[in-house]
Amino acid sequence: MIPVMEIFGPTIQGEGIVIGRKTMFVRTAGCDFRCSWCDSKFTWDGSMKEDIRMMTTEDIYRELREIGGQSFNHVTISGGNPALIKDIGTLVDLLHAESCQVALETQGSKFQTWMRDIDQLTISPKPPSSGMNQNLTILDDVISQLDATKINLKVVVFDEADYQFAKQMHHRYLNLPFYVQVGNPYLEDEVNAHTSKLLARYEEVIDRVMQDDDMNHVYVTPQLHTLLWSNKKGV
Ligand SMILES: C[S@@+](CC[C@H](N)C(=O)[O-])C[C@H]1O[C@@H](n2cnc3c(N)ncnc32)[C@H](O)[C@@H]1O
Ligand SMILES: Nc1nc2[nH]cc(C(=O)O)c2c(=O)[nH]1
Ligand code: SF4
Ligand SMILES: [Mg+2]
Repeated sequence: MIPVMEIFGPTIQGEGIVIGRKTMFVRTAGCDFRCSWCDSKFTWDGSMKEDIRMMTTEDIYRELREIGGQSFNHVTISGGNPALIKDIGTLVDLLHAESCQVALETQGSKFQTWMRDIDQLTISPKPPSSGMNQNLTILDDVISQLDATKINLKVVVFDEADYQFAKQMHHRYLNLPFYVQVGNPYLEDEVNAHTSKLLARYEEVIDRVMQDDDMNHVYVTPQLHTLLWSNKKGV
């Protein structure tokens, strides 16, 4: 059984290596971290606990088709931390059998064997501003068990200390595609209220990276969905 917080889409993947890709989302409940700026706190802070549903793989697939019809062939699993949940392996298998690609968002604190089957696996180690202290020994261990050609790193940057952390992560895992993602401090959900402020923050991060010869082989990206819809749920 899989604890599901929400299923939505199709929408665009707003982040990272497949930014812009048409995709459905399955968001699991529960996280082993408590990031200060988490844009999905409702998955772990109890505020929406009555929305959590224990679902089978078949239930989830049925609901994906009810909502998305035939209008998708890509599903992103996020959370919370989906890597806490053993049973996601059967969902990945069913989606593949139904000709869907599967992406996963996780922070690299936990390994599951089914993570090897994910088509685009994004690992997002947490920088100082999150208030978390990412265990790098565990992160090394998780990454060492995965196929480097199927994983990428994405570090959220709010400030200079985060930027230095991003640099450290890039150089620790130089063989992995590396994404610097601009942090969103505007966690209310009014659509369009924050676009220009977010773009200004994006430009600041771009400026930092452009001047830095230690950061030549990286991608700098905004959260596209946040530019469009702020922190609205279910998009
Ligand atoms: C909500 S998390 C869920 C998956 C997993 N727990 C993780 O953190 O990777 C999905 C992505 O959103 C990013 N994220 C969360 N809050 C954010 C914020 N306020 N601004 C920018 N990115 C954020 C996370 O760093 C992560 O890369
Ligand atoms: N459109 C859209 N793209 C996303 N990429 C990562 C998301 C996430 O919350 O993990 C997310 C999300 O919530 N919505
Ligand atoms: S690890 Fe991800 S889901 Fe968990 S608190 Fe941090 S950003 Fe939120
Ligand atoms: Mg999100």
